Amino acid sequence: DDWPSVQYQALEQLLYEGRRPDGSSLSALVHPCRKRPTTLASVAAEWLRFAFHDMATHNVDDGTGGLDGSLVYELERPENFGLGFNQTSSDFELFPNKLISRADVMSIGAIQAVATCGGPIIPFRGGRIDVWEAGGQGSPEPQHDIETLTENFRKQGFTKEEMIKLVACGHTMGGVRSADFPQLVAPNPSSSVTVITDFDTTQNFDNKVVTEYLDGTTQNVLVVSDNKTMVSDLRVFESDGNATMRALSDAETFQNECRDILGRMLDVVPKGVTLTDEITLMHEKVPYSGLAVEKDKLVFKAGLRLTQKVNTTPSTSRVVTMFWCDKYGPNKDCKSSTKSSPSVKTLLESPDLSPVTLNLGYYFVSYSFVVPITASESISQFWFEVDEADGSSATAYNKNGTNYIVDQDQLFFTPMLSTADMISNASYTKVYTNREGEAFYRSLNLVVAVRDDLSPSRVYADGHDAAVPFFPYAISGTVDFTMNDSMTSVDGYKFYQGVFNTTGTQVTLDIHADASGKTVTQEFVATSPLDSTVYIAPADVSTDKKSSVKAQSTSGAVSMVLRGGWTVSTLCAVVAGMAFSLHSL
Ligand code: HEM
Repeated sequence: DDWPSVQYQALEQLLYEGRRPDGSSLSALVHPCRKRPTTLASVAAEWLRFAFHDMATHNVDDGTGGLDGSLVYELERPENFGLGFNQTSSDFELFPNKLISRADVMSIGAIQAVATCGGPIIPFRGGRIDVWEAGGQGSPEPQHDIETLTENFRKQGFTKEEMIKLVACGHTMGGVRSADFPQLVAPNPSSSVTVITDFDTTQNFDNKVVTEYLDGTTQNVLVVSDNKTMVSDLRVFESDGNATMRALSDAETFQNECRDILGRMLDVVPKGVTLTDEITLMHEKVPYSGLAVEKDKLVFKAGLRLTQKVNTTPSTSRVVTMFWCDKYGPNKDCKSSTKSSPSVKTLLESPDLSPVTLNLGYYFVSYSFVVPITASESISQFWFEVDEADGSSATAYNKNGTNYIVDQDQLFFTPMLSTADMISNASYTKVYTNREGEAFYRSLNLVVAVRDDLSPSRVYADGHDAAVPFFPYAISGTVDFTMNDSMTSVDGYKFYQGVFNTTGTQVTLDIHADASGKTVTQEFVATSPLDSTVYIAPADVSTDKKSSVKAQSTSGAVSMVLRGGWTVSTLCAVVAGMAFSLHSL
């Protein structure tokens, strides 16, 4: 199957949509090249520096360290001192999940930071693996002499020339703070707000740090400070007689060299970690699909996300239709007719979209489908067609000609019947967290639907939550579900209930049912927003509209695991201008 894996698609969403499945936006924290309202520090600079310091513990000699998330346990060290690190750590803590490590979040954060301030698009590969403890020492400090600095970067895997590039590409954003380095930047005696002296005259990711250094106008205190012990940038920049700096004084060369060297920096991982292929923008994506029970009706919900060139809009006469086939009965696999429905909602993107996508020249247009389904016919496969209604022929979006196959209809999560309770942690002991004084935990009352003919011996879910404040550790556990007879079954589906507790904010579930020696699974289901999911009534179904695409024979077909993540309400919220971040909750 050449279609991207579930992990690829999850990483693709955080990188290109800049948000979690529930809509909480990472990009919105940094884009457009934001300053923190409190400290006036550049968020982008903090994020880029964070990734560098996490990477800097790499040791090429024994393959240990690298981008592995260890930095969050190293913030007490002098080399990682400062408010910027703590704020960045809390920016990132809500975004990791089972398939996206903290180290992947840091990399994506660094890439978005560079992109939103006018820098290059750094290629991203995922699959970094987190450690859950501090690693070795690593990050360079301004009082180090050039031999120490050169050896430090050699250990990270970089030559002297690469060290110069890395420092120049890093020190084009942000600056030095009086609170962190009073010996370099004098505090303001009449204010408690930290003074920040920027490395160059712009907040942007540009080569001013280089050109101002070369023409002698630089304000970079790591070059011009009277405290000659602390001028590490000067020592680094002139260590090859300024040859590398002169090469970087060409604006385009600077952007290209920074893309390459920062890309290499982000891919420094401990020995034994294999990164994924490069995560590229998907121009056709089904962000969610699956059966659901809503208002006592069995429905099938799916989304279609398409890209649209910036400064253009889709034609107002465009009609997007989902086609599908029955799984059972006389019309199985569209033997005699195909069912179809136009989208029930069209959603244009908010401006908080990932700067990476915007820099590529795209934004997204998403279409939602909710259609009634009967258990006796069910659904075996679906695909989409976009008709611009301008006389041209319709375009099919059918997963490279294979159609989207619904691999099972036996078991699915029912978000709208599930609830989340916030429970005060006063009496709650540290089962799920080691953080003192944790104020609340979330108790998720989860409901799944099981088809009658399955008769499972066990229904259970593996829950996972890595989005835990302060990163004590990820929460994982297995919940057994029991049948709830008091919930009336819907069209031959019975409901099972189970409870998962977490102090985190982003539980995902792999739901399983064991029956006759087999296990049926619904993989990587998001558990937000549950009962606050916006209800959208199912659309009318036609059986006469012709599709230009043929149904596939589904026997033996490669299947797509039903995926959760009911993002419909989220997308509505974004469209209504209510893009939210969980930080404000
Ligand atoms: C010789 C090696 C390096 C030394 C000694 C060094 C030192 C420093 C110091 C002292 C600061 C000021 C921090 C503060 O005031 O809190 C700083 C800021 C920064 N560094 Fe480096 N750095 C080095 C290499 C790098 C590299 C390789 C990168 C990234 C590729 C990088 C990215 C940054 C960024 C973005 C900031 C600004 C942070 C902000 O404004 O919040 N640095 N660095």
